[in-house]
Amino acid sequence: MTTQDTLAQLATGLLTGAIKVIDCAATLGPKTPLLKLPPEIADDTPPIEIHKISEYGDRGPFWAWNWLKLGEHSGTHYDAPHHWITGKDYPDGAVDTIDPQYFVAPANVIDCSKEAAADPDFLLTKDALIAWEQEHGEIKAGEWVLMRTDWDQYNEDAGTFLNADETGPHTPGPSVDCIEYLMEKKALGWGTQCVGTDAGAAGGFEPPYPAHNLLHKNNRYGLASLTNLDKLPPKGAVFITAPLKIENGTGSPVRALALVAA
Ligand SMILES: O=C(O)C(=O)c1ccccc1S
Ligand SMILES: [Mn+2]
Repeated sequence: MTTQDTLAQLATGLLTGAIKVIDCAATLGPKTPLLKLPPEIADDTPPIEIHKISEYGDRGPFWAWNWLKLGEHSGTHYDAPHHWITGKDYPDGAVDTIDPQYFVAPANVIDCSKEAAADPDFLLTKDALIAWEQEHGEIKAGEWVLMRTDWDQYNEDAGTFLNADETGPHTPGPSVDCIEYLMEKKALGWGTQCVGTDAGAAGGFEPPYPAHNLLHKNNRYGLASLTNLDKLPPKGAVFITAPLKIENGTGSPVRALALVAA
């Protein structure tokens, strides 16, 4: 079978429904939960605003359109290497310079939904990844690794989604050795269903925010606030994540999509 035949089979599968497209992005709007950092060290992304220019009225009789006030790291979004100091010098480290070949890739989905339900500070470790590989197959170079926690169930309530108390945010994520292992495996990147790619407590890890630090140090990518990972198989989904081509952008909201066998 030629590569052209493979593409034709993909097209047929999409048209017949034999290949389903799963929406893995949350709706983006003023209610979208956004990261809250300690005010003593950082400014935050301002809330999303959607402003109507016209809606078939006197300021635009036949058309409707809006303008947006929108941070790069809002909602379901893509983290580029330029987002972190460890990735600041890559010439292909901004969303407008990343090779688009990387915007479509296979995905490994690690189901941590039960562990996250039991412990909001749950961390996925290297040992757990190795155990997963023994059951589902090796994580290969160029593939996404996505942590399923079903945290998207809290998307409608920022308080629950961010889950912070006087000790800080409590949301699941990767351990340091988890990301170190993925970089050894030359994974394409790491994705989560929480507000960021790191665990809520990651500011106190060494290095701080290890997912950001190590992914972007290796010129690799992050995805945050993904939805519907419960609809994806452990292996076999093809993930489509093309960020907006923002000039020298550090990230972008992204309509993440997964192609899966029906
Ligand atoms: O990239 C993000 O959206 C994110 O999660 C983040 C951004 C800036 C500082 C810390 C973090 S943890
Ligand atoms: Mn981000």
